[in-house]
Amino acid sequence: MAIQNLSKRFPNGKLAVNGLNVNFYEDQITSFLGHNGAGKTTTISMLMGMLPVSSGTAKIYNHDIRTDMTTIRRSLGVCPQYNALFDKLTVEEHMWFYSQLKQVPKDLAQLEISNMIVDLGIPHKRTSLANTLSGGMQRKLSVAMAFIGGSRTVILDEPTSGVDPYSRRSIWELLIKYKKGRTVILTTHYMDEADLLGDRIAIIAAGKLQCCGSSVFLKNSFARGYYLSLDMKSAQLQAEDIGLDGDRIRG
Ligand SMILES: Nc1ncnc2c1ncn2[C@@H]1O[C@H](COP(=O)(O)OP(=O)(O)OP(=O)(O)O)[C@@H](O)[C@H]1O
Repeated sequence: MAIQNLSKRFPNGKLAVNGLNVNFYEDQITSFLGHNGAGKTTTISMLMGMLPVSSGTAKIYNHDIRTDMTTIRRSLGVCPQYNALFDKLTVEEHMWFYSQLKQVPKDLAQLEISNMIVDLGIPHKRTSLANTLSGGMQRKLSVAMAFIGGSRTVILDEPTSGVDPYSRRSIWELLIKYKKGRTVILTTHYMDEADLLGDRIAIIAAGKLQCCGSSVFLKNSFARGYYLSLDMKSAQLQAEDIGLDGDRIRG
């Protein structure tokens, strides 16, 4: 995916995205970082076709978001910042619904859904209604729905926010397992998550790209490295610590 000079100005004059240029690659997770208000959600909303662009564009598998959104949506999966689940549908029915929206043949859909439910570690919740799930499980389901139906482009907006460490780890495992053959964009405020999951990290501020590259590249380019401070006690003090006569030790 190539974001090319993308901008968004809201009707109140706010320039939320300001000439953004960045590429996202297949088989990779790109962590998309930025402070609150940096422009991440606005960018994602344009990629999803939820907000019209003001200028510039993005090409997703060579389809232009300004003109080819219908085609793009067939292979696009999104986990929004806030869960969009149906109270009256079960876990399995959610996956089935999204899979059928993408017109996956029924036998393939059944197999994909069964595997996904096992990979999420929630086979016992298969027939549970979404509104009876814990917050962590609802988030897991939302992430799974972004991948279901053969999505080639997967956009995850803070998928682990408000999730306990155990569920967080199983979401990480799912992302690592399912990134093959897909272009995954992950926004997060957790630096450990961005570092661990991101094959590349793109950082924006004030709607502009500030830097982009692998974690090692960014640390080598911008970090100060690590400092190790050592305090050494004199031989006399060390000896006294263990109850010996310092003079004898030195001798
Ligand atoms: N509909 C809107 N009208 C006017 N300004 C908006 C609108 N939506 C967002 N903004 C502003 O655009 C800027 C970017 O917001 P955006 O939600 O994209 O940031 P973000 O990086 O996703 O932040 P967060 O990490 O808090 O989700 C912010 O200053 C926000 O207040």
